[in-house]
Amino acid sequence: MTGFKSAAAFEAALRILPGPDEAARAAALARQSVLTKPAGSLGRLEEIAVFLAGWQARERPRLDRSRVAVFAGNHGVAARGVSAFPPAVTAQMVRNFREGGAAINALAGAAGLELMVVPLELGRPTADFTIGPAMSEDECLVAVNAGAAVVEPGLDLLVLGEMGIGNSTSAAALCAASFSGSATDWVGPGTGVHGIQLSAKLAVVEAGLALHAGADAPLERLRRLGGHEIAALAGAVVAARMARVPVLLDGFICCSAVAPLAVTVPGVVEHCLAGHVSAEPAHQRLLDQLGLEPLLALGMRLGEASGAAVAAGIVRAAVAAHDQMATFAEAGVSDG
Ligand SMILES: Cc1cc2ncn([C@H]3O[C@H](COP(=O)(O)O)[C@@H](O)[C@H]3O)c2cc1C
Ligand SMILES: O=C(O)c1cccnc1
Repeated sequence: MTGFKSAAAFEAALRILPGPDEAARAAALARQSVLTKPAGSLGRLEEIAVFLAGWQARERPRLDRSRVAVFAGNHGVAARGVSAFPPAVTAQMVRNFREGGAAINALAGAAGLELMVVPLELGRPTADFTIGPAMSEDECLVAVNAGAAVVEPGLDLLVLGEMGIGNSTSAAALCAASFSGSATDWVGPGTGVHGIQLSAKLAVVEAGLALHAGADAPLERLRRLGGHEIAALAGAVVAARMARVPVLLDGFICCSAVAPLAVTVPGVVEHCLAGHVSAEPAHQRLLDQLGLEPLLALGMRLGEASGAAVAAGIVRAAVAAHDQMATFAEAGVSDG
């Protein structure tokens, strides 16, 4: 996608989001009702097939052109000791993604998905959001457009993920600012912080909330409390919607990118599936706010699109059943 010319263009897009193709949805629903099984017996697999049919605008959805995009960025607040790992790990993991050694390489491979890694300004972390906005308006728009750029019209599914040491702090701040609740409701261990470090993380989120209170426009909130990779995720979700590309979201940090948008436009995630609920305690709360039901609950808490990539296997199963099953008439099975 060419992207958004300005913050105003992004916010204007949020007001005119397209819906699914209702005729394709209806045709898929009708097909489900004549496949050789009791009505509804494939449970959510049926819903997933109908969901994809609507967004892909075809009665029989497919997953031939599916892509995982992992955005990476660094965070100024990492210097405050909010992560169990140093910021250098972000770039080190990007190298690992490129060399094929990360969890997402194995899981994307297992799910038959192409992996795209998009590092954003790794040498230039965001500013510490306890002192000022994380990004300038330009930086934020560049990041949003880097996200939009992974969306090609005709993609069958876009699987999203992130890498960025310190970004679970940004994610908690975005959620607390966007929805009700205090920092304690949204801050969790991330890579595994506890004790004094967890208290520092809480204090950082509280300071960010106090400093940026009142900035409630979606992009402005992303700019002040988010990060390059988080803004890119938001750009990818909105660009995918405009191109009617269905999206599979990953864990807490990935989903936090849409929190500021969902406050203004609750239906912004209608083209999204939640791949899983992660072990980060606030993820379930966030999914509740977004009105998304996760496909899996495997106790994963990694990020990198790893949970979403596993869930892509479920989506593939839904598509296979919908496409390959015989109808009652074709198979000569009595339909009751
Ligand atoms: C080796 C390694 C690989 C990762 N892959 C994803 N994350 C995850 O951990 C980070 C968020 O946690 P926090 O806010 O505590 O830093 C993000 O990069 C997220 O993607 C990783 C973290 C590490 C250390
Ligand atoms: O929910 C996630 O995706 C997550 C949780 C902890 C650390 N990194 C990612």
